[in-house]
Amino acid sequence: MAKPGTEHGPDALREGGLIKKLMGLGLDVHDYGDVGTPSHEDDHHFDLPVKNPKHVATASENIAADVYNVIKSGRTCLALGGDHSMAIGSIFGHSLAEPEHVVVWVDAHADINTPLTSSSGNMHGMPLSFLVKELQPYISKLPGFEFIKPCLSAKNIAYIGLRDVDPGERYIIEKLGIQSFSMSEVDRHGIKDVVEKAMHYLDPEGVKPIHLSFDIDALDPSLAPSTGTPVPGGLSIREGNYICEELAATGRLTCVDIAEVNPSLGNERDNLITVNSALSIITHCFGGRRQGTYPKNYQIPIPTH
Ligand SMILES: N[C@@H](CSCCS(N)(=O)=O)C(=O)O
Ligand SMILES: [Mn+2]
Ligand SMILES: [Mn+2]
Ligand SMILES: [Mn+2]
Repeated sequence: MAKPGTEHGPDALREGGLIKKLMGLGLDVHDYGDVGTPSHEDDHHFDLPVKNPKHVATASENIAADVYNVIKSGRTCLALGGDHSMAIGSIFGHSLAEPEHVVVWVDAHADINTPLTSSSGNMHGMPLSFLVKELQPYISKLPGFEFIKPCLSAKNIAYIGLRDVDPGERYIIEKLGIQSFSMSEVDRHGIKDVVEKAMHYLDPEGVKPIHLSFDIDALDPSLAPSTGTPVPGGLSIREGNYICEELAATGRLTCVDIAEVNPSLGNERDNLITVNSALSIITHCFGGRRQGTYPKNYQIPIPTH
């Protein structure tokens, strides 16, 4: 999508063995292919510094339709980015299928700038602002985004991993009371407490579908160097895997985004490290456990002689 290079993220994960790894967990895996993300001529908005709005709008509408169809077919949806503006479509599509879902946003960044608080105009820093009901009075109407109905309340979101939050975003998080566990809270309380607190806050009854939007830059840059906005002091792969194992263990993880894998930004080694980290995160969302797993129908082989 909008950030050059992230369009190669899905194929990098496929080439890294994604499908085989998921099938190895005994899963019925279906690759729905790439979502249409056509570019547009003169794709800029005259009085706003928003970049590629039509491109993002078209892609978001296509993503929403595909995510909705996957979830309505009874499958858990894995959406591969692409930059994090992909979450506009994936979360909206999820909400059409499961209106009560909650969002765990794992990211170094808050991605909740409005078009007017953003200093970059990059839409990968804005996705949540288009989805949160309380922010709508502050969202400029952008052509192509008419399809979106804000589908989240602030109380439906919990952040984990924040460590690079803009002033406007900090104001929004505090004013709306969005639950956020920055890397300070991760260091202070440990990842177990953070996940427990986040899930108790979002869903104390333990009944709601969960949307995990995982930005690979939530991990420490040593684990995900091939990404557009790396920030030192990130999650370890153990902490990332733990989040995914715990959400998977609820049995209610319904949609997973993996955003910001950008193979055009790293050398071969960087890309291998980044893809392997992303594959670890994904497999631990879909039943992979560090204690080991085996397919449902597994039988230990018996000697024939
Ligand atoms: N807050 C900054 C950086 S946003 C980084 C977006 S992402 N999806 O986390 O890489 C901005 O709005 O440009
Ligand atoms: Mn992000
Ligand atoms: Mn990020
Ligand atoms: Mn980015």
